[in-house]
Amino acid sequence: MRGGRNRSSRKGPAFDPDDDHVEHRHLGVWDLYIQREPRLSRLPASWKLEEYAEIINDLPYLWRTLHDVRAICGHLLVLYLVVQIAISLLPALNLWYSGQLLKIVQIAVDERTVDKHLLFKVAGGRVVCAVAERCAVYFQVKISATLNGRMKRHFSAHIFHSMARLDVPTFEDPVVSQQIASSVPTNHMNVAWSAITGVSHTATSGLRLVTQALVLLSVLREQRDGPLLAAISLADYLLSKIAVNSDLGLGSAWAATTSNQDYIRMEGLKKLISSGRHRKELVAGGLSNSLEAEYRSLVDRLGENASDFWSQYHDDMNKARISFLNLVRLPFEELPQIAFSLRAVQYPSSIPVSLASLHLMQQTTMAFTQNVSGLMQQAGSVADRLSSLRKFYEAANIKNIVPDGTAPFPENAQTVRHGVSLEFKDVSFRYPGSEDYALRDISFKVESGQLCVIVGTNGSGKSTVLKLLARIYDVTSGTILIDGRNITTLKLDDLRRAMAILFQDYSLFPLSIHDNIALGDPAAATPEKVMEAARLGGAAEFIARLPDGFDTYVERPVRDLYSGLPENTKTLFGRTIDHARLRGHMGGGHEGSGDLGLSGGQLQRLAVARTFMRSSVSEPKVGLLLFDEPSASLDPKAEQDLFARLRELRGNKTMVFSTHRFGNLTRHADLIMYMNDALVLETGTHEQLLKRDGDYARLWRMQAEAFL
Ligand SMILES: Nc1ncnc2c1ncn2[C@@H]1O[C@H](COP(=O)(O)OP(=O)(O)OP(=O)(O)O)[C@@H](O)[C@H]1O
Repeated sequence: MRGGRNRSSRKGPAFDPDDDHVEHRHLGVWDLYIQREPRLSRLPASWKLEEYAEIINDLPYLWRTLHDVRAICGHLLVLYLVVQIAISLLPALNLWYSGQLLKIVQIAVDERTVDKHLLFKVAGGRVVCAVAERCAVYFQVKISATLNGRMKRHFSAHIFHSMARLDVPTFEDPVVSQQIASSVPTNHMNVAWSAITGVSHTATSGLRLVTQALVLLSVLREQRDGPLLAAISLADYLLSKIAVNSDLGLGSAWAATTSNQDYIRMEGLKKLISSGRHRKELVAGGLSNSLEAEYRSLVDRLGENASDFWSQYHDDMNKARISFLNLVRLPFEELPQIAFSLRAVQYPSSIPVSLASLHLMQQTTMAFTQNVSGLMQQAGSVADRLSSLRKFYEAANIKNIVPDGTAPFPENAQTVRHGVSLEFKDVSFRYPGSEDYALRDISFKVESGQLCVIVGTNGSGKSTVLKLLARIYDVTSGTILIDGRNITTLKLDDLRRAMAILFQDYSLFPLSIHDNIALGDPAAATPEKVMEAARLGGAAEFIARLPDGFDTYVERPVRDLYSGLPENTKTLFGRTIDHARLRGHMGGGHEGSGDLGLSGGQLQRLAVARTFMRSSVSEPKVGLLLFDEPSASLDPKAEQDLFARLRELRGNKTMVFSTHRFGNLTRHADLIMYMNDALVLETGTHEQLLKRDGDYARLWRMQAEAFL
């Protein structure tokens, strides 16, 4: 989040722009919605009770963190806290010395004598204080960097674990995403360290304030105009707090949107011309002139309103900042000087003391009030930091939406290589958050070792059938049986070990080609097996042509950083400079690897190789092969080769195949399912379906005719 501190999300009802507590403001083309808390809770000294309660609830997590940290670097933490306490006590000591100094001046004025011994002691004490403070801050920064680094390393493994174990629907759940987002490190600080420093700073700020207040009181009591000057300074502080228009800030929850079609269109045009992804169409379509004309007319139409949210917001803030109270407040700043002048007229002999006293009062009350407001701010952020800490620990216990089963699978490890049987009984399914059914009352059975091919129109539900078989999602109603047993009762690890799946929307990992293939079956991966899988996937040839071969990264996970490079710098560190990225465009997708320049078909061969690594190279464990359009990006020859290899390597395993293309595999299928709009409309073998002369036969003829 930009602008303001990074507040973690609060508990409570969902953010609703139409709620009474949500203020709606127009900022140029933007609509800004800000959750407003009751006025009382916005005063600096007041705090919401629920925030206290939240802190108390979250404290056990702080205790747990301290326990964890003790094991990694407990002695450093103790040292850090000792230094922190020392730093918080030093201002009071300094103040005490200042009071002593004032006393010496007073005695000097009244009695015309100076206690030299005391003067040297006090001056020395102040110097020692100042040096000690510098040294303590220096040590604190050093210790803090080491502690933060060690904790970051330790806790990053915790975050990795929390995220790695989540299933698809859980990971896609917005609440979970938010929880994960608030438990990962921000601003170079891990949540654990951020919580510890938040709490320790608040506690020591409190300590500093109390000690400072005690010393201040004793010093003030002895000064003639001390209480008056302190009161004036405090009043100035309070007025400054009230004068700050607290309605300007964004508060803890806010949202902004724009529905201005001109603005949205203008931003679209800007993205279009700055991204490399659209350059082909832009050039081939000769669009530059018409786009420019359109852009200019939009800019003219929008006028001053055509700015991004943050520019608009900051402009508005600056305009609104000059409030009436702020102007009224100005004379208050001069009041101490006025009080001093009046006193000087009244008692001319007291000028030196009054001058010193004025200086001390102003300085100390200012420091004191700054500390008060600092403490308020820190205390406010403690609740946030502790709540992030709670989420950090709770993330490891987020319950997966797809529950694990308990029954081992398969019962007999030897039988699985001869395939498994599968059956859908009245299965209906809706994706999480979707109203529409992706599958409606589907029933079919595939016997052990059979080849089932699912064909059908776009969006008919083919991929969904495969995803349900892998229990990426669970059915909304109905039952899926694997070898006659309810799929939900089987241990998920066992079930997934017994299958190899290639998704249509497969993804390659931002790792080396070797790792991408090896992860098909990490436990069995040897360089020879990875090579064999690459050969079966049809990827071996192009990998051999890459300068780094199997060590080539499909996508470099670590980006090079650069800025201000001379214009003719085209490559750096052996890589092409990605100027598009500098403009904020991140390439991606499967059209081709930005880093590598691999084609969609080559990337698909890598994905197929990974599936072969699991299904054929280390084959004894796998009995069910699920392929979702593995040949979509392959040329006809490569497709034919792939199908031939698939048939050959399948052996006796059960295979379910989803495709748009008829012929190559459907002819060999034991069961073809023709799907349309979430329903299975026809089932049978190729011959049976042709004889039936329904949609399957019509589409098959249509594809066949195209080749005649
Ligand atoms: N993650 C998802 N969330 C919500 N709806 C989804 C999701 N994935 C798919 N759908 C919807 O479910 C329906 C079935 O999708 P599915 O991917 O199974 O179709 P398909 O037959 O494989 O399509 P295609 O031939 O285009 O690959 C579609 O209407 C699709 O929009």
